[in-house]
Amino acid sequence: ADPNNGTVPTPLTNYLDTQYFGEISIGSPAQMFNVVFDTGSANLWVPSQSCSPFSTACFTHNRYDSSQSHTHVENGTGFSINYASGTIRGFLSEDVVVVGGLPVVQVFAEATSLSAMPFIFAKFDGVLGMGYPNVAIDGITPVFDQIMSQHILKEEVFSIYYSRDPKHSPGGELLLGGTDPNYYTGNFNYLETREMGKWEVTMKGVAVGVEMMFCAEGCTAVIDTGSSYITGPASSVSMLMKTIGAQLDETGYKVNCETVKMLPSVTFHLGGQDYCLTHEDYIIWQSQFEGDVCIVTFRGLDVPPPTGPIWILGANFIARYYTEFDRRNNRIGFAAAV
Ligand SMILES: CCN(C(=O)c1cnc(C)nc1NCc1ccco1)[C@H]1CCCNC1
Repeated sequence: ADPNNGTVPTPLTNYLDTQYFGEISIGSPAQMFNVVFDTGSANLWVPSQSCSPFSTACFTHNRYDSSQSHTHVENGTGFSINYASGTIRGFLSEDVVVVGGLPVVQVFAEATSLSAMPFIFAKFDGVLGMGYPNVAIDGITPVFDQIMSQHILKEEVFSIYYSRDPKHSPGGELLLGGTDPNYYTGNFNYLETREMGKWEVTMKGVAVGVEMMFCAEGCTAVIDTGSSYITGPASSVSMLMKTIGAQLDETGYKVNCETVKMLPSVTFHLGGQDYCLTHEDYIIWQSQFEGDVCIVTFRGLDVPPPTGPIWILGANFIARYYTEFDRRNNRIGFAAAV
């Protein structure tokens, strides 16, 4: 009998409330990698043993060595992926990937070049895309689809818990096949995904305090477990930051820590429910030797049409609202995280 009754947990590490990742293995014998489980993309990539010596980001991370794996299957097709934040280039390989103890034969990319920004700051080695197959580059069947086709999951869903302080253990949990009552309270509210094949929903407004300030006529919200922050159109976010008295510097928006307690809540109106973030949820308070620094976890990001303009709800939103991604019913469920 299956001890987890058709569900498969993977504990996640929380790095400074901004990066959450879990361990997978690739190859036989197992080569271990830390990966972000990312609903904002649909491919698996890890750094390659054959990455160029000039790629610093590659050299500071675990690298897959196909010559050491007897289950490796050659492929060689070119691969490149562009995130707003960086570029990955490499080639495809096939091997046994183990997620939460589940083995799947998976086509993935060996990254031979990783842009230094942002990947030199990554505590993870690679990215395991949890998006839909139709956004997968090179038409590769994503890991979760390979797992669904094994018909061992109780439900064709996966859920994500992100803890809200790095000292908490575990830092988070990916649960394949269901939801974990240890990490949420109350009921789920569900929203249909907007367009087949993307983890995005229609948002009906963004309020600051009690005042509806943005997206009053409706807009798109992407639920991205692989993004640290909440991003919105740069003009909207800069107005929002002005409202809360935040200053933009080279690393992002900051507020004077004395003002944090008085900051207004920011509320996202999704599917007939209001999802409120208080300063506790959107400020990262870092005590540094030269004094405390209060980082605002919002960023301006202009995504060009037809995809944009969009808001991206990332880790700081998910840490407050436990999220279920339902592939069976093409819907996303939110419940209050514990
Ligand atoms: C993984 C690439 N991403 C990042 O935003 C990103 C970049 N660079 C670093 C250093 N970290 C990132 N995310 C950390 C994280 C982990 C979990 C929550 O946020 C995005 C790119 C767009 C698709 N979605 C994912």
